[in-house]
Order: sequence, then C-alpha cells, then structure tokens
Amino acid sequence: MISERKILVVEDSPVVLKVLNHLLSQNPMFVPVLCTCYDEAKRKLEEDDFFAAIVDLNLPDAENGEIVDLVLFKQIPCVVLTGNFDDDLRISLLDKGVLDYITKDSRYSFNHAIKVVERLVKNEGVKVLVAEDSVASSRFVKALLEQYRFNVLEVDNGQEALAKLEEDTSIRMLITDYNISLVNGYELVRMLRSNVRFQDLVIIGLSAEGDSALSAKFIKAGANDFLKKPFYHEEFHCRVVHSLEAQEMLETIRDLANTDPLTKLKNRRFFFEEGERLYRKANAEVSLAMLDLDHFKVVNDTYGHLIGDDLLALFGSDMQEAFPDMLVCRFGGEEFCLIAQVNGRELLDRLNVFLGHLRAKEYTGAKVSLTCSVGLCCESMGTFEELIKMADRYLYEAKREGRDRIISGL
Ligand SMILES: Nc1nc2c(ncn2[C@@H]2O[C@H](COP(=O)(O)OP(=O)(O)OP(=O)(O)O)[C@@H](O)[C@H]2O)c(=O)[nH]1
Repeated sequence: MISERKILVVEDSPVVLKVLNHLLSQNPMFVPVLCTCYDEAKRKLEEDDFFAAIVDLNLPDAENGEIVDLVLFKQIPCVVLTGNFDDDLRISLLDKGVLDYITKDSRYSFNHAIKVVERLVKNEGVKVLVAEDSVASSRFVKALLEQYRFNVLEVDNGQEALAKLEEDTSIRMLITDYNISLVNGYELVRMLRSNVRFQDLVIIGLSAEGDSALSAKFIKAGANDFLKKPFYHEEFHCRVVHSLEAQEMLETIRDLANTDPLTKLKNRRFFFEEGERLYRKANAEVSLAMLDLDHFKVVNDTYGHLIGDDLLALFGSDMQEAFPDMLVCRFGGEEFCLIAQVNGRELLDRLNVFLGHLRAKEYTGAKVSLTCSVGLCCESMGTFEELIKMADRYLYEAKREGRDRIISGL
C-alpha cells in the first residue's frame, strides 16, 4: 500500500495552483492541499501534518515571505516559488533553510519543484553515514541532510566508520571529512574502494584544509565528489543529490544488463559471472541444474508466440518461487538454469517436487500443460564451464530418454 503524503501548496495565482495540483496528483503518493492565501495556509497547518510545502513568496495577505517563516517554523521542508529573483533574495532564502527556490518563468520550473519533493521521498530510504571529528561540523552536516529527509548516522573516526559500514549493509552514502582520527578520510576511501562490497557506496569527501590537491586525491582514491569547507548548503545538496542519482542510474543500467526482460530472471551473462564466483567460493557442495521446457515449439505452434511468451514468464516466476535461495536464470530460449551451494540429493528432491507441481498445473486462460527435462550436475571437479557442460549432457540424456524427467550424476 502506498502511504500518502500531504503536500501544502500556497499560491494566489489560480493558473499556477492548477498546474501544481495537476503535477502533484500524477504521483499517487501525494495529496495536494491547496491554499490561495497566508491565512488559509495557517489554518491548514494547524489542522494537518504535511510532508512538504511549495509556497509562493508573495501572497496578497503576506507580501514579505511570511509564509516561508511559518512553514519552516513547523519544520516542514519548503520549496519557494518566486516571480523575480536576485542574489540577495537567494542568500536570504537559503539562510532561512528553504530546500530550493524556483523562479516561475516556465512550466519546467513547476516540474522542478515536484522533482525536489519526489527526491525527499526517495531520501527517506537512503541511509547516510557522516564521519566527522568535530561535533559542530558533524551536527551541521547532519542537519543539512535531515532537512532533505535523509536517514543519518554519525561516527567520529575512520575505524568506527569502517566497522559501521561492515555491520550495516544498508548504508548507501558516506560523507567523510579528511581530518578524522585513526584512519583519515582519504585512507578510508582507499580501503573501501579496494573492497568490491563497497563499489556502490556513494562517497563524498570534505575538508577544511588549504591543500588544493586534496580534492583530486580524494577523487582518485574513488570518492564520487569532494567539497571544501565552508560550503553553502545549496552546493552541498546539489552534489549529494547528483552523486546519488548518478549511482542510482548506474544501478538501473546494471540491473537492465543482468536481467532477462521477459521473465525478469537474471540472464545468462549474470549467471556466468555470479555463478562462477559462487562456484569458486563454495569449492565443494555446489549443484547446478539445467531445465528445458519440453516440446515448446509445439506449444508455440499450437497457442501462438504471445501465449508462449506468457508461459515462459510464468514458468520463470514459478522457478523463482520454488528456489528462492538459489541463483535462477533464463539461460536462453526455453532453457533455464539454477545453481546453489546445496547438496545434490537435496536439490534432486526439490526438483522432483517442482516437476510434480508442473505436471499438475494448467497455465494461462488457454489451460496449457507444461513439462520440462532436467540435467543435474553435482560434481565439484573442473571448471564452472565444465559443470555447465556436464549438466547440459545430462539434460540431453533426459530429452533422449523421453523428457519430463531428471538425469543426474548421482
Ligand atoms: N514464445 C517464445 N518462444 C521461444 C522463445 N525463445 C525460444 N522460443 C521457442 O522455443 C522453441 C524451442 O524449440 P526446440 O529447440 O525445437 O525445442 P522443443 O520444441 O522445446 O523440443 P525439446 O526441447 O526437444 O523438447 C522454438 O519454437 C523457439 O521459437 C521466446 O522468447 N518466446
């Protein structure tokens, strides 16, 4: 279930109010609460809790930005819309602690305001570790992050940062000062980047030092970005969000490259990479099975390719459900593969149960019955490719001996 978030919108222009209402309503998470003046907004703020606010700086009954102070006083993240813009206004708004200020000069401005609010929702799920020696500095960075609704943890030295990151795998971002004790920020980045486990961790370095080479040093060691203190929170937020979004994009691309689009299972490419790693790590007690749907050409010819596609997707999700503890992939066409660090006998039993369920099942509205043949290999000698070849040989035998069966080396 989607949890709803009320967004207060205060704007005296009916057109702008309509546009913002329309844009916010496109996201099922948001419930826009519309007000056209300060007094109305004040009443709503007393009645309700709000996730964020988008407010016009100049309202007919509060021409000097009083709405911004009121919203910020209630500790609600605030995006400000202004008709005009100058540097003094920018500084004064940022000093107050608004999230962003947006000039109402095009429809893209309103999209930008919505994007800022949407980012807040994503940030709630992002855990950030701040490694800072100075209490004041740590508090400052924490407050900036919390203003953007990040989930913040703090440590005051490099060793503790390492321990925390090892212990809590859900930490997505590290913001580390250079001058922290036991392991300095730069060494910390080097150590983290030498471990593949931390390859997706977003790292931002901070320093008050006058050493101009420090930023390059941090980035060469693998940090995503670097900020020299003192910095304006606008720059801090831009860099944090840019690094995070770049990382999210990378993860999406990687997911797409490793996923079969039809079944949403991992693909052959991923299976070769991850399966090989698992095989090498386990050394013994690894079992690999190749499953191939029987007479699938006939299924396609009888029911058509679209139903064939549906069947492949449904079969894939049944496999994922039956073997959630294993690496399951679509190897290609109507062939699937799984590998796990389990005893061959155990996997054989589970495969037999799976084949039994398959025999009894009817898929799609067309009530299609499927069977599959399986080659199961549990030998732990040789290379990963040899393990696959062996499973493929057993699969071939299963087909030759009449299909709908498992042949294994057991
Ligand atoms: N609908 C659909 N069909 C696919 C897809 N990939 C492979 N196939 C079909 O799977 C069938 C495989 O045919 P064959 O290799 O002759 O094997 P089979 O008919 O399953 O027979 P056996 O494996 O010997 O039991 C072909 O008709 C392919 O077109 C796909 O993504 N969607």
